[in-house]
Amino acid sequence: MVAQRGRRNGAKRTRSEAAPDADNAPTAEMPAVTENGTDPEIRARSIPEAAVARLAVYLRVLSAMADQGATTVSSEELSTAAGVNSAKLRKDLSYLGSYGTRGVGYDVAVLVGHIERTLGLTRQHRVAVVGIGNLGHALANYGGFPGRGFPVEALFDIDPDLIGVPVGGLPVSHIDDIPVVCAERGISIGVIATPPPAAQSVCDRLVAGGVQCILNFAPVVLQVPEHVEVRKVDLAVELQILSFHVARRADGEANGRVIDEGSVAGNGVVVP
Ligand SMILES: NC(=O)c1ccc[n+]([C@@H]2O[C@H](COP(=O)([O-])OP(=O)(O)OC[C@H]3O[C@@H](n4cnc5c(N)ncnc54)[C@H](O)[C@@H]3O)[C@@H](O)[C@H]2O)c1
Repeated sequence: MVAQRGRRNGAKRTRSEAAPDADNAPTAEMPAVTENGTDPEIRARSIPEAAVARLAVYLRVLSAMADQGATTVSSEELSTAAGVNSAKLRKDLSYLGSYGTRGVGYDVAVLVGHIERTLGLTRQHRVAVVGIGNLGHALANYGGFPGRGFPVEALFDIDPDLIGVPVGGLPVSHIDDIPVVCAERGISIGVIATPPPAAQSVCDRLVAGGVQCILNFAPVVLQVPEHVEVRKVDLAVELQILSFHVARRADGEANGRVIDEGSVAGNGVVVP
């Protein structure tokens, strides 16, 4: 029986970084820490999880900019494209020890390299998807993962009608083969898209096959050994967060209307 464990920071260990680049030059706006003696691996491990998620967003935005031929980007451009404020962007990038130059901005290629190293994306992470139903089909057929370093290399299900059937060009294997196939193909990330009651046993098989990271779509809490990282994806939670923001905005607008009505009534009070 494996032990319950707490969620750790999702940041991956990084390779040692190269000597500071020109864009690391200190500025008043963007102070340098590349000379502060902090090991980049220690820095990466101390990055808050929310910042790790934003780094992934910056990487997607920067990659698109690079594809369009951009070589430098200002913090304002990057923060606008990523949908965060520029102070938060600079704080996030400070975790990398990567800083722009005032008046020039960030070197896109250098920044992409920094983020990729910090996120552990300098090598491919082979992915297995378990549960090839509605969600599993969509994931297996999605062509966007390999280009971002996550080739889908194995598919598993329990349904005899699915075994051997190619989905996204890859034949579905039986879950009994998870440990052997994952070990043989060097799978490091397992995506669980099974019904909830099956998720734990599927997870145990993935762990037995040497899988170190689990992305769990099933609405259950998984028990994993200490060395295994688990991320849970729950679209309902995201929708609830959106609902919260919509409700908060509606409250604000309602308050504003009351204030406006007061103004119309002639008291002239404007409350921020
Ligand atoms: N997190 C989210 O935002 C989100 C969104 C949609 C679905 N889900 C969850 O994802 C999971 C899959 O949803 P779906 O709509 O694709 O379901 P689905 O019923 O279409 O597919 C489930 C698949 O799992 C297979 N399966 C069943 N038992 C298995 C086992 N022991 N081992 C391996 N495969 C097994 C089934 O044969 C089927 O192919 C569910 O747990 C659902 O709640 C999560």
